[in-house]
Amino acid sequence: MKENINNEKVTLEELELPQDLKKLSLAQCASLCKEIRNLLISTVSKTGGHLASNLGAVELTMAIHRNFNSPDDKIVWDVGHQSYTHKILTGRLERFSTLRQEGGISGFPKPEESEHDTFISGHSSTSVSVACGIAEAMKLQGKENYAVAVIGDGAISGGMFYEAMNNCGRDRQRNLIVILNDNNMSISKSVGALSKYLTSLRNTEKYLHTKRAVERGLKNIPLVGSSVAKGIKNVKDSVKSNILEQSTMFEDMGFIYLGPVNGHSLSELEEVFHMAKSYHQPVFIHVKTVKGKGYMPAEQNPGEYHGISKFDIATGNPEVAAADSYSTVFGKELVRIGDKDEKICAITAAMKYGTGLQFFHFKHPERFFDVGIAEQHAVTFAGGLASMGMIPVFAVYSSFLQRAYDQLVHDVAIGKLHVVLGVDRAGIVGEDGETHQGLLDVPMLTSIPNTVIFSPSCYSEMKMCMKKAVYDEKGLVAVRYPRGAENVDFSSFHLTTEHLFIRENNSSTLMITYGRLYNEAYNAQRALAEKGFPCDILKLTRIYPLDDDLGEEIKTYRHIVFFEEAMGEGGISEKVGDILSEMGYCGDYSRVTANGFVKQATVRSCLDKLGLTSEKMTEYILERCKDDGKA
Ligand SMILES: Cc1ncc(C[n+]2csc(CCOP(=O)(O)OP(=O)(O)O)c2C)c(N)n1
Ligand SMILES: CC(=O)[C@@H](O)[C@H](O)COP(=O)(O)O
Ligand SMILES: [Mg+2]
Repeated sequence: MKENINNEKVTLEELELPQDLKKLSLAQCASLCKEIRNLLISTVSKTGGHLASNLGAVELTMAIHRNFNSPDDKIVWDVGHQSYTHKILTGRLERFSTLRQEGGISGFPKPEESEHDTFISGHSSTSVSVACGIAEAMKLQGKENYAVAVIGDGAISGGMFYEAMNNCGRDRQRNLIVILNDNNMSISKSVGALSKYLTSLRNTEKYLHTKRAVERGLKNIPLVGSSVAKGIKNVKDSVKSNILEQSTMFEDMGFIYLGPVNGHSLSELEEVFHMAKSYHQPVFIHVKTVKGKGYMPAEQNPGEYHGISKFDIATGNPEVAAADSYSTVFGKELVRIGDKDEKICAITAAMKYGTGLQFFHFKHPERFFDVGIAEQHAVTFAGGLASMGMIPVFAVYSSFLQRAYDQLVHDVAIGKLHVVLGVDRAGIVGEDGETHQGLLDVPMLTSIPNTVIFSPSCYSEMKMCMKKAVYDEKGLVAVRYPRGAENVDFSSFHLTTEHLFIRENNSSTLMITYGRLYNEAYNAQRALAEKGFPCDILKLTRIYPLDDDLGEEIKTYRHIVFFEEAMGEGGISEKVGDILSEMGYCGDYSRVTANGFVKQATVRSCLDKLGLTSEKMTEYILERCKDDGKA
């Protein structure tokens, strides 16, 4: 596109992006922002996704791409859930309708998808560390480009942010810019002292402008005449201490602080970026935005539209009405237990609604703790509560628990403290892709001595497991359950908190499984029976540690197949394999598990690719057993 100095309306389709953005007027950019918002709303209404965060970051993203030169300047999106406009503006307009679909573009930054996606993200609070590393590398490589981290007010509750700020706010000339996208919201309302601090900063209107005006003004006042001079000096000193020397915590950490600026004003953003680039020092820009901006239902209820399934644009209603899920059943059951026991405390790391703990918050606010995006702290905090005789229950997504491995070991397990984990989103989660699949909690937890893990296969069983975890077990105890609702055939209900055989007549083949895969295995058993292959099932519920006599019970089977919705290395199937080989088992033992990172797709499709649906289980058993013609 040629330099466009008039104000002709332009559309995204006719531009070469991102480079053409720099040739446009602010009015043209504002009209593109409108087009982008419509595209975000219409696309997410069909695909589901992170709507509210993206609607709030449209102008900010536009201004970033007008003022920095991606991909030479490196833009690092924290969490990455707000990077949709960035994707649209960096060559993915045509594919945007494939957002979060199998084979389509990811809902998070993916360097394999575009050179403009600097770094993988999905988990919070990593961006400043990444940008800091990039800025150092640029310096070592003699490059003059900028490293820009874009981080939300929720994400700065995570400890890594402070570790990074501490490390990179040193007095060194570096092209590092941190942009705080402050919408006063995490998924739900931002919590904690920091959020209060940001509110006070946000309300310091025109901090940037006042500071600049005062600086200019003070320079221009001459100090002449003794008494006048003294008076002016006093005024200067007090102005200085009130405005110039009143510093923010970000300045105290070695950054130049600019802001707060209106994140929906392209002109204010341009001005502040221009200024930030001129310093060649670590700069912290405070940008105020409105989560959900431009779509009334999302503005009014940004928490609901943080991550939303398909919805009707006119009404804002999600396609599927919210029914119970493992999370809500967990949350309600915890209330029931907590009603009778004042020792029960519920903890979340900024996922109150996601984990179903809103019910506990409502009923027992004094024993409910939202610690912010701070999984490490949450675990050690739980350790502290447990050391005083309380019974802490930390409900956390499997993939986010990865953050807190050392805390589980050092602050809970070694001291034999009784901490209960509700490991939500265990197993495949689907469209969020690799960063969010819950495939590592089992290997992680089995590596910690004395840990107990339950994996229920339906709501009723989960309630039984929770009671066991809270009252019958000691030390670190986890109850893991998947995203979404139970999916059980009525006939497949076989409740247990231990392990259970579901036997056919004369079977020499055994399927072992746990969790929601039990339902798949049960359907596979029925399908196999119809084909004349009897096959037994061993369903584990207390999946770890394994019962001592388990090897004895299963070693008579000729074929044993373990279907596991977790990484195989370190998983329960590996442990069972170890037991069998120690016993000198001579039959055929095989494992069907996840053995690498699993890309975005529907849960069903991911499970199918892993060979973990009833159809794939049936095929596998038939194939494996064709040597003797019968299972
Ligand atoms: C380690 C980790 N814990 C929890 C989450 C879930 N999560 C995703 S976005 C989000 C809120 C982020 O808030 P903020 O950074 O302010 O971004 P906003 O959505 O408001 O733009 C949370 C808690 C995560 N991605 N990573
Ligand atoms: C961006 C992020 O990390 C979370 O918002 C995640 O997408 C949660 O998804 P669900 O709560 O829908 O499983
Ligand atoms: Mg926020």
